[in-house]
Amino acid sequence: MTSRALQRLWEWLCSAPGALPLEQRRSYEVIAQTFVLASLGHLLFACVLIGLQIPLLIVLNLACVATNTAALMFHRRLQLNRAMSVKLTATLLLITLSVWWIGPDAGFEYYFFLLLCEMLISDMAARYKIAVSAVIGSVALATLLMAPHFTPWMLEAAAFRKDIRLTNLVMVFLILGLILWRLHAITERCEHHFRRDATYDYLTKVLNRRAIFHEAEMLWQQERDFTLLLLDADHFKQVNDTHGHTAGDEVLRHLAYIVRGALREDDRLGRVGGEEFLIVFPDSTREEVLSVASRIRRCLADQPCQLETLTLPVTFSMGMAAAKEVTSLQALIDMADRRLYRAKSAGRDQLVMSDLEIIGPAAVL
Ligand SMILES: Nc1nc2c(ncn2[C@@H]2O[C@H](COP(=O)(O)OP(=O)(O)OP(=O)(O)O)[C@@H](O)[C@H]2O)c(=O)[nH]1
Repeated sequence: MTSRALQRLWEWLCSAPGALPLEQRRSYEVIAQTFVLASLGHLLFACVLIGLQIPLLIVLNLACVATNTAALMFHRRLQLNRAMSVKLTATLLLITLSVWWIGPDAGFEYYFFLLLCEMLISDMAARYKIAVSAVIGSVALATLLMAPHFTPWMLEAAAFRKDIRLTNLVMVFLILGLILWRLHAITERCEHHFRRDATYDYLTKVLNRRAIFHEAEMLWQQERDFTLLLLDADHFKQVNDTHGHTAGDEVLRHLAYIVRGALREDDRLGRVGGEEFLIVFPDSTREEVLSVASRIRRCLADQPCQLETLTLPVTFSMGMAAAKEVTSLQALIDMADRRLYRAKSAGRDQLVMSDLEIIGPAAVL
């Protein structure tokens, strides 16, 4: 089989069903990978045991390949707890029987701890984790406490116990590596989600309030010459009241899309309130900001939000303020806000650039 075919088989076995929500897909795939890798591990171990001629453990390892395959099937049907329970039961049985069969000093006892680690980092509910930990702990404790008092079932195993211990150590090393790799993947995923949620607005995917104000703060601290443009959608409440909140959300997404498309590479856009957006323009002249504002108006007029058969034209009122006009960042934000309020009072769909200049729709266009 070529590496491409193997990769396709791996993807087919591990990829999440389409119906699964995006945020659960990665977790689903990591667990599916665990089942496939566990099957391969048992298969590998069965091959080693063929060499050592221990038929019972060969059969048990092949049985574990079968149970891991069954667990993967349950997992594909989204019966996640059942899948994990099947896998854990089979592995626990295998470890216990291996200790009884070969003897307590052949390295099988390490697998109890690996099983516990694997279960604890799984996506099982906390109450299942507590119950299963208690079962694994009890079985491990009973087996290890009784170990000095029993004679292994397979007495001739003494001859190759050293080989088995070595094989077990290599396997434990590999499995531990896999568990740590998985932990790393989970940590990275969480970190990525936290960073994304802390930076971006979930609805419009532009920067959130905290992140856009942070951008402005950075520029202020670097004493850069920058300008703020505060935009607020006009009569947005009517959109919600007439067409519903879902339509309102769609309009907000459309507004963000239009504004983002009108910006230059260095300009930063964030959503600071319900239907309010803030643009930070680093090192820009008034004319440049005016030209972006005109572009936004033109694009909004040319591409109103289209919802199935419905066209929803929305306009923005805008307030502009430049850093050089004030002595603090808070004063700058307040100034943009005051000018936005004036744009609203002046009839909406206006841009207020200074305390004297109001630029209406016709002039901006
Ligand atoms: N769909 C949707 N609506 C939101 C969201 N956040 C805030 N809103 C709504 O936005 C509307 C804002 O209404 P107002 O503050 O009265 O403003 P307006 O109707 O745009 O009127 P003016 O700003 O004065 O032109 C309210 O109905 C809020 O419920 C959101 O995330 N999604």
